[in-house]
Amino acid sequence: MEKTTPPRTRQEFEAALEALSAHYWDKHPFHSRLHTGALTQDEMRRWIANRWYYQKCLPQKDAAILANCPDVKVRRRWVERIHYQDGRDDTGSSGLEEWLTLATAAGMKRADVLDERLVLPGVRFATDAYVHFARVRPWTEAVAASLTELFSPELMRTRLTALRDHYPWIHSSGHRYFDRRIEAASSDATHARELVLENCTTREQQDAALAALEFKCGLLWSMLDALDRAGHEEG
Ligand SMILES: O=C(O)c1cc(C(=O)O)c2c(n1)C(=O)C(=O)c1cc(C(=O)O)[nH]c1-2
Repeated sequence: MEKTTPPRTRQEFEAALEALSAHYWDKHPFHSRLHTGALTQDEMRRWIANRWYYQKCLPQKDAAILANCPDVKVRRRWVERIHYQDGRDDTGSSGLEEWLTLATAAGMKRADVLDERLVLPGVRFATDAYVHFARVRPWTEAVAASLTELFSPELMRTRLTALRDHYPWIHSSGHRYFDRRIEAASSDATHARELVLENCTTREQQDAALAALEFKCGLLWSMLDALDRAGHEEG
C-alpha cells in the first residue's frame, strides 16, 4: 500500500501558516516608501484609488465564501465581514465609506475613485483573481487565503503612524479606516485561523490551505509591484 504523509499536528500547522508571513506585503518596497514618507501626493492618491478596488471587491469575495459554505454557524459569523465593509444601512459605519473618506481626505473627488480610472491593470487582475479563487475553490481554502490579515494589524499600526507623521496634507478624518480596522482584523483573522485549524485536518487539506495563503501573499505583492512601477514610470 502507498504510504500517505500524516497530517501536521495543530501546532505544526499553525506554525507553517505563521511562517508564510515571510512573504507578506509589509516587506514590499512600495510599503517601505509609503511608511517612510517617500510617496509623492500623486503616488499616495494612486495607492488609495487602487486599494479602493481591492476594498470594494472584498464583500463579493466574502459572499462567494458564504455561497460555498454549508455550515450555518460559520456563515452567521462570516456574514459580519460583509456588514463591516458594506454597512448595514446608509447611516451606520461602513468600511467602504471610510475608505472613500480617506480618498477625499487626500484631496480626491469621490467620483474620481468610483469611476476606477486610476486602477492599474495589474491591481485589477490580482483583485479579480482573489474573488475568482473564492468562487471556485473550497470555502476552507478561501478562508485560508484571508489569513494574510493575521499579519496586518502591525502593518496598519505602522501605516497610521506614517500617515500622522509624514502626510499631514491628508486630513485626519482619513485615518478612521485603519483606526477601526486594526481591532476588527485581529478578531476576524483569529476566527478564520480557528476555522482553518479545525476544518483542514488531512495532510492534503492542510497543504491546500498553505498553498492558498501563499497564493494570496503573491497576489497582494503583485498589486504593489504594479503600483511601484507606475510610480517609477511617472518619476
Ligand atoms: O491595509 C492592509 O495592509 C490590509 C491588508 C489586508 C490583508 O492582509 O489581506 C486586508 C486589509 N488591509 C483590510 O483592510 C481588509 O479589510 C481585509 C480583508 C481581507 C481578506 O482577505 O478578507 N484582507 C484585508
